[in-house]
Amino acid sequence: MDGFTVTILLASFCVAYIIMCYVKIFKEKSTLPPGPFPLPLIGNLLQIDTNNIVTSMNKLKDKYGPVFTLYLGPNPGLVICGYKAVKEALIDQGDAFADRGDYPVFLNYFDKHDIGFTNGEKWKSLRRFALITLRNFGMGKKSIEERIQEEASFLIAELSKTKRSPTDLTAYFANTVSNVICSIVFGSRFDYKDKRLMAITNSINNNFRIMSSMWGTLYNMYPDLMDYLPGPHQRMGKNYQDITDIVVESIKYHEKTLDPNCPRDYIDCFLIKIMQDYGKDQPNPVFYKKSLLMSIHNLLFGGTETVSTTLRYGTLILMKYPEIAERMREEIDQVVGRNRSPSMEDRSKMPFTDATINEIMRFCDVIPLSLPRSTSRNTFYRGYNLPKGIYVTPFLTSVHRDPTQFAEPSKFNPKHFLDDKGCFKKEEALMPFAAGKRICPGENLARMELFIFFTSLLQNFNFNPTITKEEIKLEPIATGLGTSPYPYKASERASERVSERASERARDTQASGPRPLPIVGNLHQINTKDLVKSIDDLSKKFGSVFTIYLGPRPSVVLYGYKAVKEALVDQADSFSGRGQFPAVQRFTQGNGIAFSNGEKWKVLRRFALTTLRNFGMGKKSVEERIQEEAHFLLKELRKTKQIPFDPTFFLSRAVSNVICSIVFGSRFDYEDEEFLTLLGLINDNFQLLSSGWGTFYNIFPEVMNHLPGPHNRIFRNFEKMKLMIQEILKSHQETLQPDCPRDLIDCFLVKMQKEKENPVSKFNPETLIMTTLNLFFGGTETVSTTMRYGILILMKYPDIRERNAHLLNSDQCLRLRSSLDLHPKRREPDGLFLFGVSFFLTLEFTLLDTSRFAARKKKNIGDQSLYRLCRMLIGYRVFHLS
Ligand code: HEM
Repeated sequence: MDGFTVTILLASFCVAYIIMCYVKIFKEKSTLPPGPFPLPLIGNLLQIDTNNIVTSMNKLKDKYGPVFTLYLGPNPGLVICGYKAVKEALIDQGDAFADRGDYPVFLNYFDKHDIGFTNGEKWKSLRRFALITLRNFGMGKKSIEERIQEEASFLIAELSKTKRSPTDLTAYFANTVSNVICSIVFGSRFDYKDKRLMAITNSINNNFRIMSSMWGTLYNMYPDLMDYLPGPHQRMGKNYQDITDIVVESIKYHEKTLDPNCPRDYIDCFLIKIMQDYGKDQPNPVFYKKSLLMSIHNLLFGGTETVSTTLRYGTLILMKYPEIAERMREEIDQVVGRNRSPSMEDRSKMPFTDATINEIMRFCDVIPLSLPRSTSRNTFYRGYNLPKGIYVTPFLTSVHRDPTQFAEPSKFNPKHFLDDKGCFKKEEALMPFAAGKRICPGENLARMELFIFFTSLLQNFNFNPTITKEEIKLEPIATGLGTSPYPYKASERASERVSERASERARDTQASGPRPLPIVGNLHQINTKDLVKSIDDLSKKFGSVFTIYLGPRPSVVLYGYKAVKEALVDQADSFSGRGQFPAVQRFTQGNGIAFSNGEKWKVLRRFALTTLRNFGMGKKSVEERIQEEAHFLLKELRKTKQIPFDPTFFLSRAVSNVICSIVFGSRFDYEDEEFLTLLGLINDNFQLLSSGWGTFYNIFPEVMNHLPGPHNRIFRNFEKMKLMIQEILKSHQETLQPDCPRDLIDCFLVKMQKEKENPVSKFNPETLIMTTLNLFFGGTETVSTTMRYGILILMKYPDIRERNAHLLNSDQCLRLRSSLDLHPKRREPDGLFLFGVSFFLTLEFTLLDTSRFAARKKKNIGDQSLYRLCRMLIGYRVFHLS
């Protein structure tokens, strides 16, 4: 065949194909609603702006009316516009319009194994299961409300750290919102710095952006072609896979640790369902691993980007209209006040806030074209016979901007949701979650999150734009699957609002106190060298509960037994959080027992208590260890013979060895270099933290970070300690026998091993190092300082010492000694033993006194006073043991 013939044949083939296409188009169009005339293959591509599909749809709606046909690619689809037409389809004929239309950006990955992109019985079962399980885990109930409130407080703490610097809020909101759904799916939230959370939110955000751009729209129209073309859409698969890796790991961990009688989360419930269905002869199984994985993808995607985009867009709107934000704030102040978190109960008393949040949802229009539907059977709709399976786009923007439903549809106006009396007015035409059989199953959760997050943010912050409010653009930067606002940065004026709040709170609660000055607070009214005396004086004037400002930060002081008991004992839960302690937190980063909060603290503390108890704390075994150590101490002391000595390291070595034997498995020799270095570092840090440098660091961390001074040594010391502990951990790891843990470190390593696949485990190398340091630090310096102080007291009051010595032979003491297994026969000949025991006895008295004192201060004035207290206790020079 020559070239000419081939050309003729090809041309004839093309002409025949085009004719066939046109015949098909004419046939289809004769039965379908009107619409722009399509071209073969590309359909109406030339009539739409792929980067802003919403604008194109609006133009077509104006030309063709509320129901028109559009060819997105070679096949026709129906676009339904305006409240009436959408309602008639999705609600009045709910069953006929309940199927999902093809949507390749999701479908090609989920492959009909998920809730969102399957149809028929499988969809019904997966959706029913999701709804029941979400409800069982608290959706729409008090329990999830508390989870959201807790997450809001984490968000506020994170945002407070940005300190007025212009910040992109995207990641903050995404992490917060994602954590809510993560805690239902995985059983617990992630730390904001957790790589897995970052991977989940980054991948979702990235995919949402691609899907909302021209690339997503083109991919949905020509998936087969786009698979071969370069472009950002190629990243979608990799983003999905990153999430899959995390979810698969978590599923594996859940499988290993599953207790079918006690499901912890969504994954557990699904696994139980898989087990129940196992072995049943089902032609179309619903519950299997892949449907679990893909359903989780749906929940994470649906539960993250939608709510966080609404928060981000809403915050931009409120910066453009600060007067609206201010009115919301007034309502929040009136109903919620500034001392507690907003709750869903408040919503009915806050019509303006409620209306504004609804108006934000209407205006932002986060999913403008909903997700595509298709007809589940041949359907008669608005005079047209629609075939089964025709693609349907409910154009939600046209509902939200419907002039028959909203007075000023293109303006942001909370009055759209308020009646004449200023009461909240529900509008059926608000459909951000779509409507009918396939309505978003996360609606209740999303509404709860939006109310609590928005109100908590406004209660705490004043966001400021980096440009003038007139310059803020509210129209979206792109529309496709989603609507994205222009990127922006905001700076918060938290400190003003928070200090304003604190002084108002002080006024509200009558917790008065000396009037603070800006920045320095009450520092000028306090003798930093004798904080305790200053507090004593202030309590005479302001009573048992008052506020002092250590720098810009207010602290409520609880003075006296009653006030302290009411807080620490009667309201133990509310007062169980750890206050800010920047000098230590910079190093611990919220790891370890002593400086973590929330779930992490609870888990680590429970573990430490159980393990300490298993290793003898409060039991005979550790008592024997203490006796043995007392023996070593006395031996050491005896060597000093009349020569004046500083007891500091004698005592700290003895005391530290007790905790070392539990944590590290054995005591150190008193001359061990490593041991002495560790104790030296602890002691140095204790002194630095108790000095003016430590105090100033805690009050003005940002400033002190840039200043030279001894306080910088605190962090160098911590780093050195960390390196030493790491070495100890390494040797433990090398000799670990999981069946026979020798000490707390071994137990921790075993726990880490067991929870290796748990994505939200609290047991990791960082928490191990910090927990070890916490116990070492806590178990050394406190007890040894008390003892050192005790000796000083005994030297001042020799009569008490004598009485104690006397007491040692009294009946009561003999009983005590026998309980301590200190038989008089074992008394040391030179009286040193007697001294040791008497000073251990006296210790009880001293310890009580100081711990009462410490407890009184701990919650009062932050941890500052502990510094001062400790500072007073240390530094006594030289003892002379005669
Ligand atoms: C402001 C927040 C949200 C908006 C605007 C939103 C919007 C939507 C829309 C428009 C649909 C399509 C419904 C339809 O086909 O008619 C949808 C479906 C879905 N959404 Fe949401 N959603 C939000 C929050 C959530 C949350 C928090 C979750 C997770 C619990 C979630 C999970 C889902 C799922 C799984 C589907 C598929 C349902 C199905 O096909 O049966 N969404 N969402």
